[in-house]
Amino acid sequence: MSFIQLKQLTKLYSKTDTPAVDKIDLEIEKGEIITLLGPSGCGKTTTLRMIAGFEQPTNGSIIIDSNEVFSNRTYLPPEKRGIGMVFQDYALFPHLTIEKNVTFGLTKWSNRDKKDRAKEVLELVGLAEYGKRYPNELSGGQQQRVALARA
Ligand SMILES: Nc1ncnc2c1ncn2[C@@H]1O[C@H](COP(=O)(O)OP(=O)(O)OP(=O)(O)O)[C@@H](O)[C@H]1O
Repeated sequence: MSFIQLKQLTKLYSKTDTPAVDKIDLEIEKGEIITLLGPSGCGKTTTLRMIAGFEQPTNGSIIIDSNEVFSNRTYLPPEKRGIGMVFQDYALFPHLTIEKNVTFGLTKWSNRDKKDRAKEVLELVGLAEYGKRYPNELSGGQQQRVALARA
């Protein structure tokens, strides 16, 4: 079975509008890298947000790693889906340092482990020296790399 499966996934933001996403069927294998391509406003972000759990589909179902995470009888919240997402506007917390931003989700980790992990992932994106800075002290591209490190 595919790692991610979308079945007839549909999103209407309002009943009168044309659907933002209209009965999408998609299967993605584990380790597969795919791109959603299409004109602005065609529903790419909406599809990703539904997979991550930030947007409630109107219809259809989503299966991740053999678990149904959304259907007309199931809803699993985002934090239980194991999906990382880099938002279009980076969505860093402006009041937290870069280090605290990347370790935000590691609620059960010790401070020592969080520091080590932050160092590791910031090195991966070439920002090892930036842990103590705040998001507004970084360029757009650097902020996007922080968002990647956090994901
Ligand atoms: N919160 C919302 N309320 C109402 N309509 C929305 C909302 N978010 C998106 N839409 C509409 O749904 C459609 C799909 O939007 P979506 O953001 O998924 O497009 P996209 O393919 O990611 O676009 P882009 O490439 O421009 O980022 C668009 O017509 C958009 O205006």
